[in-house]
Amino acid sequence: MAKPPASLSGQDVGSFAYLTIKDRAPQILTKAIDTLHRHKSEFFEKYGEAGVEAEKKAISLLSKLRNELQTDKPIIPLVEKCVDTDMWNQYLEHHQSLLKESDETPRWFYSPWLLVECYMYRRIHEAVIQSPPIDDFDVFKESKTQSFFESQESVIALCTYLQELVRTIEDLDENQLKNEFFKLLQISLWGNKCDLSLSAGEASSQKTNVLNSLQDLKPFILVNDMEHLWSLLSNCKKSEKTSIRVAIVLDNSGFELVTDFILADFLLSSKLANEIHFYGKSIPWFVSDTTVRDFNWLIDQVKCSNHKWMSKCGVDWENDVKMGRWVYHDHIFWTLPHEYCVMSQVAPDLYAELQKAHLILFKGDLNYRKLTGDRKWGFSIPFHEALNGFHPAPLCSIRTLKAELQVGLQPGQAEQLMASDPTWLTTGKYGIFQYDGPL
Ligand SMILES: O=P(O)(O)OC[C@H]1O[C@](O)(CO)[C@@H](O)[C@@H]1O
Ligand SMILES: [Mn+2]
Repeated sequence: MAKPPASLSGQDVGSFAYLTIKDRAPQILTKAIDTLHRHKSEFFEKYGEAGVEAEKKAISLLSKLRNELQTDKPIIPLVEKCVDTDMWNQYLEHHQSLLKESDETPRWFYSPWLLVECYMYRRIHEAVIQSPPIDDFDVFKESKTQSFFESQESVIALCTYLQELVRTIEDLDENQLKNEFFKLLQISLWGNKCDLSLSAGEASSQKTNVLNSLQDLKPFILVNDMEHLWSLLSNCKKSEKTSIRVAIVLDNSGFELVTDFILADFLLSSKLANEIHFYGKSIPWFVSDTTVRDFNWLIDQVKCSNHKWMSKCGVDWENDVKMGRWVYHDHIFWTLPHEYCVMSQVAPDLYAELQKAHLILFKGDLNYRKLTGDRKWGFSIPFHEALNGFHPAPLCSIRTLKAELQVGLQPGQAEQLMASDPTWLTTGKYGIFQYDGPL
């Protein structure tokens, strides 16, 4: 097989990768510092003077990190011993060894964008865990809860819609069921517009009822493989398999996670699946990504709502977890910088777990970057080729575009988009359902 193309990187001045490292990353660090500041009295109340000292320490480590980034310093190894520290440091060494000839060292604006961006979030985590007793503080928690509360109206609308649908689901014919499936897939797609790292942690929520906008948003779906997903799951259902397992590799908490829960609930209620396995992050990641705490917090919030149908959803979802129909997993691989084509070597246990699924849904942009290795692929090379050997089970990326990377387009499609909207790759305005697997 031909060598895959070069990685996206901050070396390309003016590229989205470059601008992310130059502008968005320092803003995210500044916001994290600010959040710690604002919680000073809370740390004091909880831990006394030790809490205030810890806050100072975490802030000084984050300021140092911001300075390293802004002055394009070498990427240094992690120091605090954790389950993933050796793997991180080995990966950094590996990158160093690739550069031996040229006398370079891995640096913020020089190394692959995927590596340095993941590294920044891993260093934020390091700064916090090096600062006990505030070492389990999530610097992004506030932004995540805010995005959820600001989307309340949409959440209520979706929960009400779902409850009504589930009540009459037995009466739907094949075609109606398929239409509902497509609707909820699209809700989950557009839910991905609301991530917080693109807006550098600024509010990003869903204020209008997205159900009413689906028709208008259709033209913005650039690759639409929803039919394949329907064929796959409805055939599983017809063959009366004892277990139909769908894996959802989660992205953002807040509104997007609600849309994923709505889809998961529908999959079970319609018997298109009978087990949903969710994969989340084990540390705070890319501002808004879902950790186990966010996962449980959200179910709790939905359950405690005053709104009848919203709270019914929360009760049902909590029960799905209790009964093992919904299973949450975390694995350190999701917060390593590796592309997914190396998962079978680096995390064979996770790969084996994913192989048990009949379908894997990968939510969001970062998952797409890792699926395709965050490389400068041509716009029309097949998705299968860009996956570079990563085929644990039939899979589908559900993603709005927020990075200069897209494969599997029709010849001429990218050129047309470029002419009509030069920002098409990076604003989250366009989306895809891109499937790879047997047809
Ligand atoms: O939450 P998502 O959809 O993975 O998006 C995160 C995206 O935000 C950005 O970090 C913006 O900086 C992209 O680089 C990244 O791919
Ligand atoms: Mn995200």
